Amino acid sequence: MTERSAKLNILKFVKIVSFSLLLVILGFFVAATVRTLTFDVNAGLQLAHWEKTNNIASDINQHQREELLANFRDAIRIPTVSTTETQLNTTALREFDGLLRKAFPTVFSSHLVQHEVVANYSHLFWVPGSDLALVPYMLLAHIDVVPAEERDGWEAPPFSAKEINGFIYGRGTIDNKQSVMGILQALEYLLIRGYSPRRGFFIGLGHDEEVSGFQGAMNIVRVLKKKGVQLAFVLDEGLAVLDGVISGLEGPAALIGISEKGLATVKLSVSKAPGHSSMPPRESSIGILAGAVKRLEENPMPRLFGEGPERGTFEHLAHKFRLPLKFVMSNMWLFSPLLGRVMERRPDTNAFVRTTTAITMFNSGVKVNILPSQAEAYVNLRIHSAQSLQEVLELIQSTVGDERVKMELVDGFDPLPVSSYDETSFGFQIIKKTVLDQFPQVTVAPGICIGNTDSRHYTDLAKDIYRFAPTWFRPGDAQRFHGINERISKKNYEELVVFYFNLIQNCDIKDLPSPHSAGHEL
Ligand SMILES: CCCCCCCC/C=C\CCCCCCCC(=O)N[C@@H](Cc1ccc(O)cc1)C(=O)O
Ligand SMILES: [Zn+2]
Ligand SMILES: [Zn+2]
Repeated sequence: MTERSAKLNILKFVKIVSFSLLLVILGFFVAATVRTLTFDVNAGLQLAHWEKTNNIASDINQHQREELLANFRDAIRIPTVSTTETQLNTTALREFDGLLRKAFPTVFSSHLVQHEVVANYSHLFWVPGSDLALVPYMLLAHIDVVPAEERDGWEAPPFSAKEINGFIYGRGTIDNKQSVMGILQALEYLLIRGYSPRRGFFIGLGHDEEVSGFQGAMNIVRVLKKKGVQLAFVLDEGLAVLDGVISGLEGPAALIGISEKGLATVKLSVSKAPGHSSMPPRESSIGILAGAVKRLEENPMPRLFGEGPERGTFEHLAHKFRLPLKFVMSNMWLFSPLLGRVMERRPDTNAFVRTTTAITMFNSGVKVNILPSQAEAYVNLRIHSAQSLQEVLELIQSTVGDERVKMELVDGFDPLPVSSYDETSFGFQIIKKTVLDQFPQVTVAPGICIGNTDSRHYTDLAKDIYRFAPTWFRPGDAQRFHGINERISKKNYEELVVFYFNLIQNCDIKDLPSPHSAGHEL
């Protein structure tokens, strides 16, 4: 270590110690004057007795291990790519239909399962329960994937399902064919072992989620509405088990999405008379638009960290941080502005701090010597729970601040309602129990899904919508999502099958334990 770097390290250490001291002193000062400080908001978890059920054990033998993996790899090899609402690979979607029927013969032949194809390529399954008094639930996943090109830097061709060091590589391995195949594989094994549910359930597999779900999910919802269906809860893709992803957190965290951010896709355009490039005006359509886009990037939306349900995430996880972070997380009412400033430094954590602004498309010009008549840019914003679509549109307009820039809302909606996650919340507690039974080392917490899912179309059918699958994300894995080298370990895929196998059976529980009874931790 050089003298200079040693000095820097000492300086860093002194800074951290004085910063921690400052936090504690500040905390006590505010506590004395305003309200009570807590050392650990999550310390008083209730213990409870779960209803005894005779769940079928989820043992997987070697033959099944090979079979489930082969089915999954076949699914990855079919390029069910959605590019735009009108550009879907319908040949691949049809082939995928054939694969499902071949891979899950019991699901498609059992008298216990009703199946229908919706909007040509989506699938709706209904498994009635024996107890009609129990409100059914629904599992969702999507068949389509975003485009992928090997030349972008993939270690294996994106539709090869190649195995490298125990991982299956391919587009769709974590978004979201692991759930499509995991759910149906679990149902196949349950049916083979003679299971018939007490609580009925639906499975919805959309074919156009990656381009908004206007055909698949929306038509499945229409079918269900016509039947007058109401759902106890919906479980869709979304958050995951984060292992080593949240700095300072001891052990992995399973974040169950209780809401998702809103969305605004805005088209900005500038029109100018075309002409010869030898006589350019002082400002071109491209220059005016570039200025507007630059202002949007330089003026991010306000920091709102702690003003939405993300506050609950950190309060739930607080007891898994060491001091002084444990103290900070337990007193979010005081420290969230400070935490927001730290979190905004990384793109993945900034997503929880504010409405994010991404310029995703920029088009103009047709020839080197023609002044472009039109320049257009698309801005894709993900709206924080504490803001509305209308507020965001007004902020964009004032930041752009140029009447020559036309603004058009292409697609948009408010942040989704927050689903319940307290001790009386059936869906949340059943998902949590299933996760903890399988992964006892994990801390379960509510989270905000920063992307959008098909489940947003289901708000009229269910008050409680959750976004989660036990896909394990380690540092760097979030970048594989819609990125290169998307992959899942063979072990993790098997765990997903087991998770759905147990979840379906756990949903047969009639009532949650009363919060004050002793026994299993809720
Ligand atoms: C506490 C900080 C830890 C940070 C760790 C971050 C982990 C992130 C993990 C997962 C990423 C979340 C992805 C959610 C699923 C999103 C699925 C998706 O891509 N949906 C599309 C849907 C869509 C919406 C609008 C359109 O016009 C087309 C498609 C999306 O873009 O959101
Ligand atoms: Zn997805
Ligand atoms: Zn996706």
